[in-house]
Amino acid sequence: MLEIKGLRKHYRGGGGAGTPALDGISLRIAEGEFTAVLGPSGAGKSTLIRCINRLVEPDAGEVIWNGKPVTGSPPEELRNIRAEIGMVFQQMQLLSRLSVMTNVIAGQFARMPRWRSLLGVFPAEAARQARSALAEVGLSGLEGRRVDALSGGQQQRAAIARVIMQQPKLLLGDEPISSLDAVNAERVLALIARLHREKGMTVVLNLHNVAMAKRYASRIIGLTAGRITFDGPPEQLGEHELKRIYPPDPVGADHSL
Ligand SMILES: Nc1ncnc2c1ncn2[C@@H]1O[C@H](COP(=O)(O)OP(=O)(O)OP(=O)(O)O)[C@@H](O)[C@H]1O
Repeated sequence: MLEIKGLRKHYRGGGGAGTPALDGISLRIAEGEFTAVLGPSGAGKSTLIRCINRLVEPDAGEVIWNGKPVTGSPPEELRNIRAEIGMVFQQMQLLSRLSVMTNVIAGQFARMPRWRSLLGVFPAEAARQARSALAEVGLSGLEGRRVDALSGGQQQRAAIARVIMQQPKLLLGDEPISSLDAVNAERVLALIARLHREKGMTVVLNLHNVAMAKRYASRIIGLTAGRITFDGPPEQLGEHELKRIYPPDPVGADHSL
């Protein structure tokens, strides 16, 4: 169970001086749920996802993962909690100058003694698991390739292989498909859906594409200007609810219905 209580974040400096990015968010996400977070640009989706594992420090509120407080936990405890939480970003999540293999094995770093990750000494079992994870995402044969020589879609699949390697209980995704073409986006979401189904992973993803969110998620959360404006199953997300999540703006953004 992931519990979020009264989460608040107001970035100091920069642009949006007046409004907080998160304005008191409370949520309970059950184990095994597949949740998609939708909302207009600047609604606070990334901030929410990043506050869950404290890549962004919230100003107030609590995050509790399976009874363990994430907010306020000291570094060693936070490291143990983060070992259970996988993360896929839009881009730049891999070590681009290192091989695909090293990046995938890095999924286990949090569970390895620190000297192994520092020296790059990995048990043969880890290499076997990494090869198997790469096969699952269709990247067999590219183990030795540098990450920066992969296409965007391949990089995102390598990131999923790293998640498979990590075997997290919770997977957080910050727009993991928004830099991909339709075929690769579908492929990456299908891989995440399989991890959810087969390994019982709890999934929370920020998505821009409403249709895809409705297709894959069992629960949709709408976020607008730092507040929850919808929370329910995809079947309940109709035109009316979408208008509340995405209030009309002068630019007339297309939300890919
Ligand atoms: N590091 C930062 N410093 C200052 N303001 C920030 C910072 N990061 C985000 N913000 C502001 O906080 C608000 C929420 O941003 P956030 O990135 O969480 O929204 P988002 O819903 O993920 O947007 P998008 O869909 O465009 O990625 C925005 O007003 C944004 O400008």
